[in-house]
Amino acid sequence: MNKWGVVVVAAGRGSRMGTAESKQYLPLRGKPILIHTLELFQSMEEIAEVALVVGGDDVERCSRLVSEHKLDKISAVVSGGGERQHSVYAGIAALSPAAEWVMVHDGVRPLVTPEAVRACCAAAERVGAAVLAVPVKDTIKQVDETGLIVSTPDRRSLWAIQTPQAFRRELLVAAHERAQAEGYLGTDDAMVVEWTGAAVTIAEGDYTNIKITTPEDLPWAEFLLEKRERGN
Ligand SMILES: Nc1ccn([C@@H]2O[C@H](COP(=O)(O)OP(=O)(O)OP(=O)(O)O)[C@@H](O)[C@H]2O)c(=O)n1
Ligand SMILES: C[C@](O)(CO)[C@H](O)COP(=O)(O)O
Repeated sequence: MNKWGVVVVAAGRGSRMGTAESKQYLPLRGKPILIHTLELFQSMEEIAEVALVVGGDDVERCSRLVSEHKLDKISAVVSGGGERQHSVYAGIAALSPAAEWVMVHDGVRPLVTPEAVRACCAAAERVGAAVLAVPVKDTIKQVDETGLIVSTPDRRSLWAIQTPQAFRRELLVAAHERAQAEGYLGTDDAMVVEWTGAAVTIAEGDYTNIKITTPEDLPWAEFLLEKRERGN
């Protein structure tokens, strides 16, 4: 496997969490959520460097957190933009030119495993672009603005998409640059790359790689982390 650069995006406000403190700094098992996420990449031999993207007002305190937690793979702490996509772009630009393969990961997905990260990278090295994903468990309906069901897509073709999302750097940069020039906004990086017509594959991940989004995610994440710390 190649050596990888990682962009961890953590510049969101966490409005759906509804806390005064942005959700990435809330504690889980005594440590900020974001630190759990960063420690995972710090521990992996395949990861050469990490660019951390945070809110403009948080650059200083995050730089301090990085030193306190001895996260020496973090090569840059930069401020993000108004949309996740802008934050990702700032992070890619902060990675050293040596990083030919890059992953983008949400700072608020602290439960991803090294095995899942490796599976995603291996798939990207085959195809050029890959994302972690899990098959959806519910039946999904498309509903119109009046609440009427329009269609029920075949569940066998539906996957819930996670991060990391892994790419050959030049492919991701070209897609982001074109999206920026044409005003296209996607909700994930795969969407930006798909929009250019390039192929993106999936690597099957784990249901436990949750994105901490709303208050009910916190006890679930706490439980999963505790279970891991106990070794099961
Ligand atoms: N302008 C933004 C928006 C989001 N993110 C990051 O992208 C990840 C996934 O986004 P989400 O869970 O939607 O986070 P928020 O935007 O913070 O949440 P909300 O939509 O509830 O405000 C998070 O790690 C978040 O910090 C970012 O770096 N820059
Ligand atoms: C990138 C992502 O986490 C994949 O599931 C997701 O699309 C982020 O979306 P959000 O709108 O920022 O929650």
